[in-house]
Amino acid sequence: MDYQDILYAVEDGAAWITINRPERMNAFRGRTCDELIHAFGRAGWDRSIGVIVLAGAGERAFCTGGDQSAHEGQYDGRGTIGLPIEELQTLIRDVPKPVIARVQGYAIGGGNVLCTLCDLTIASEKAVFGQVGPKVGSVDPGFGTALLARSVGEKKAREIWYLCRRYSAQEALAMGLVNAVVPAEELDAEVRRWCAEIMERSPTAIAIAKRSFNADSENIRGISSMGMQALNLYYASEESKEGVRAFNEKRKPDFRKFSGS
Ligand SMILES: CC(C)(COP(=O)(O)OP(=O)(O)OC[C@H]1O[C@@H](n2cnc3c(N)ncnc32)[C@H](O)[C@@H]1OP(=O)(O)O)[C@@H](O)C(=O)NCCC(=O)NCCSC(=O)c1cc(O)c2ccccc2c1O
Repeated sequence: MDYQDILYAVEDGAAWITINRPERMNAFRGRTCDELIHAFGRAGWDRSIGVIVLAGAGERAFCTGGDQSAHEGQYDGRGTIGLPIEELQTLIRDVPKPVIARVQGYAIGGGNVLCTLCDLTIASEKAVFGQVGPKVGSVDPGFGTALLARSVGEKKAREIWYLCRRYSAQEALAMGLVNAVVPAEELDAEVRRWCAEIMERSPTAIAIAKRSFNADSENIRGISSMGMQALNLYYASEESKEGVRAFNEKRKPDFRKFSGS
């Protein structure tokens, strides 16, 4: 597969998969998800690879989630909501090696979900975390909510989703969303140090540990696929479209005219 939206590089047994859409703050469209799925499949089953790094190109963003300019009801690709996002999310969990999120800027919306799904997250002190779903007419009804609660606790996860605030890297560290925070200029060196340490450990023991951690939250996969059907209906609603339009028109959404459920 020819990659247009991502970069793929191998360095000392680590596969670096980088979303390369800095002009869109590394937001993903259908094609981006397909390329990420291909790259994770490639790294995941290559026995010479011991660890995978997921990164975003440029300084401003790790990833800001679904590309809102490719979004009018459905997104522009495959799958229940026009993005093969379920496949990507489950693949990050299914690859039998640790995935490290390298976060230098915004990890917002679906970008935040990707961090939540990665085994480990290492952030620059300039990184910013948060959810935007209820601000832009969306929600991740699965790993982005339920798995987040396992990392940060129920109360904090609900706060993150209901209020859509932004959190600094230090706040994310304190709530258990990231493993380490380092100065921006030390981020790559720190990620490489973690990769080198992992490369010295038994790959089979790590694969079993990863699957064992996953087993306990595997029920979320079912919640996610059911939720995706509900989300498909929500995306077709005027309430959701108001959120998308407001973001693209750079104005505040007016959700109060919809009664909700
Ligand atoms: C990231 C921000 C907080 C940055 O705010 P700031 O004020 O610094 O900058 P701007 O807002 O002016 O943005 C600069 C520039 O980037 C464009 N941009 C940023 N993010 C996106 C995006 N996601 N899609 C398209 N374009 C984006 C922005 O339009 C500006 O462009 P200019 O040309 O005008 O310069 C802020 O931008 C922000 O809050 N972004 C979030 C956008 C968003 O709505 N994300 C999608 C949420 S929904 C989602 O991600 C999602 C993910 C999943 O994994 C799901 C899984 C399952 C179901 C559903 C899912 C889902 O909906």
